[in-house]
Amino acid sequence: MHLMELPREVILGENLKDKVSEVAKRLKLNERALILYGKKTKKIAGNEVEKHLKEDFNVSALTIKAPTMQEVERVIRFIEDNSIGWIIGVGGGSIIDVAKLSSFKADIPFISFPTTASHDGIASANASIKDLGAKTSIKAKPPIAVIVDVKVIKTAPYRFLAAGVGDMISNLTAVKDWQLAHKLKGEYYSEYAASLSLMSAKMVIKNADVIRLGNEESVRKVVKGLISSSVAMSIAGSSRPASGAEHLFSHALDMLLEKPALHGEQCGIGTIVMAYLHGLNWKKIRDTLKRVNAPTNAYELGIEPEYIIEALTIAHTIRPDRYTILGKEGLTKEAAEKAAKITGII
Ligand SMILES: NC(=O)C1=CN([C@@H]2O[C@H](COP(=O)(O)OP(=O)(O)OC[C@H]3O[C@@H](n4cnc5c(N)ncnc54)[C@H](OP(=O)(O)O)[C@@H]3O)[C@@H](O)[C@H]2O)C=CC1
Ligand SMILES: O=C(CO)COP(=O)(O)O
Ligand SMILES: [Zn+2]
Repeated sequence: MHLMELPREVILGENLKDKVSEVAKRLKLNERALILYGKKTKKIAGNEVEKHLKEDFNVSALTIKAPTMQEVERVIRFIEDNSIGWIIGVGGGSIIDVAKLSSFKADIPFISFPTTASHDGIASANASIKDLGAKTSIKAKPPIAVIVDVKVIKTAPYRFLAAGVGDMISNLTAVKDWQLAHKLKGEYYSEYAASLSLMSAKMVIKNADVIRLGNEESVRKVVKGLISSSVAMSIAGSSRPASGAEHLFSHALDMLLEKPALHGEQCGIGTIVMAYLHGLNWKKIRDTLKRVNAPTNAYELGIEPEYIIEALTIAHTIRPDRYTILGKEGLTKEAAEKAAKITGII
């Protein structure tokens, strides 16, 4: 049996901070709500969403520090102690992932209210949580509703939108890795999920010049692509269609660095080098990232080249059960350096 769970409502529009009650009532969510936000996203949208929600619901709030199991457990305790009926996560990927996993574990619904278009976890069923030093995607449930306020997302620094492009262009190498694992290891493969995921990547390549403008149309294009990518993961039942070796590279950087760059920025650079290893047209990928002003090398990422090499050599150890172009042994230091230099990422 293969279970595909998807959001019941996806709402994309302008000025939606006062529309959450309407959605929650339509979905018959109970009276006790919990809002999760980060320190910044509280000010960006959280406070206002909370204020409007309080007109109709009994609302508690928690400020989340990081996407860790410790934070997930803190939220679950709060849910149990206060008989919370549903959660809304207002923030970037980190906040949404904490809302996703804690609501899943507590068996209550959650609404996703993204403040950035920087990642495809907006509507997905899996949560990436930092656990024991490495981040791994944990199976959860998709949001019952996704409310995307284009105005909120447009106020985020442009860098986040470019990161969203990086997270989607990743799908090119992620699908290649998936096909490899299917052929070599007999892993389950869904042609439908793979095609949907590739569609998002192709869409950003085609629309790079519109996206770079950073206007409302750009935001809408990126958000729709991210949602398709999320849905592809839900159909596959894992992050396989959107996370391959390029994501392992990004996860490795997150492990090595105190202050990593944005997830989507790191994944974009990972895609350039993994595309080279796969024999794909890596120059076209780099060109797309350049066109949207996303970083394409260590310098632009603000990361020392030595960490890039180290991340490339340890990436295969992050999630050994996910077979990729890096194989079981991974890259030697020499091979990593060669690939990084040829593709210009260092
Ligand atoms: N589950 C899934 O399928 C997926 C999960 N992910 C995960 O998502 C995370 C990355 O998400 P990402 O959004 O890039 O980063 P974060 O959620 O970590 O946010 C990065 C920073 O940006 C701030 N921020 C959020 N919104 C805005 C805004 N509108 N304007 C200014 N600053 C803002 C955050 O504030 P604050 O401090 O308030 O939070 C935070 O300080 C990673 O943990 C990654 O693993 C990525 C892809 C898919
Ligand atoms: O970031 C993701 C997809 O873009 C989720 O992938 P992971 O399963 O590698 O955390
Ligand atoms: Zn990602």
